[in-house]
Amino acid sequence: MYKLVLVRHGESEWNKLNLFTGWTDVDLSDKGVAEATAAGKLLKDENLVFDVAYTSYLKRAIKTLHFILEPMNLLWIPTHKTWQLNERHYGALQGLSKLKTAQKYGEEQVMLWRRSYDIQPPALTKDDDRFPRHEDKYRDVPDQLIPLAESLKDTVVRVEDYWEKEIAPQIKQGKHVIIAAHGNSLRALIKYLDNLSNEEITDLNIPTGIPLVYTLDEQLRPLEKYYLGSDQHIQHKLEQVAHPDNILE
Ligand SMILES: O=C(O)[C@H](O)COP(=O)(O)O
Repeated sequence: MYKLVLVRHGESEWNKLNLFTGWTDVDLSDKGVAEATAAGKLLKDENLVFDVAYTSYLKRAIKTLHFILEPMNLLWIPTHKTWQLNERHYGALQGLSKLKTAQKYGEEQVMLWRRSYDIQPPALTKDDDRFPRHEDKYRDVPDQLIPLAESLKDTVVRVEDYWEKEIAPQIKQGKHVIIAAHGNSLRALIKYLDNLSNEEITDLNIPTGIPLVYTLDEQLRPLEKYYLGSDQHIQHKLEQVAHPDNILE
């Protein structure tokens, strides 16, 4: 049996402003830093330890990992960063207000863009400043893999590929793994791990900064999974992700 921990980054500046983010490299908010630090303390209290960590190329996930590992005294462990764990690319929606987009196109359309399995949001054009090819950090990613927009289905392809080639072999060698990533790159991974249908995954939301602990069998099939923390707190945070415009804190 193996343990695996997944964590969505803490609240970002754009989560706070309720903007579509995707591959935009925004920072954590102060609350996001506090969430990540609290997650690290919770993991420490559970006596969980890690040998290796994985995260994306985006600073909100990288910093979340850092703030988790710090109270655990584990900043030294090998950390692998990959664009393949980046958030789903939100195309031309990136930078727009979720609320205003819903007012303009209707809530139903926005829910399709946010949660349907295979519908892509409106795509960028290649001359758009938001096209990742313009950023130095993606210089090693082949042209055909650089997205103009992604559905969750597209995100599953790159996340699954990285899981199979890089992460799963480490777990099978007995390494304790933590992955700090994003709402939709983790939904992609969970769809794959839990073998969820295209319909089942539409209802799955992931709260910011709450560790999700998996127990996996020898074939890396899930035996158990649970969030660390109080049920009430987790429920509140899940509501917040599902309906970002309705929550007043
Ligand atoms: O990229 C984003 O805007 C968020 O990180 C995830 O957003 P969603 O919950 O609207 O898919």
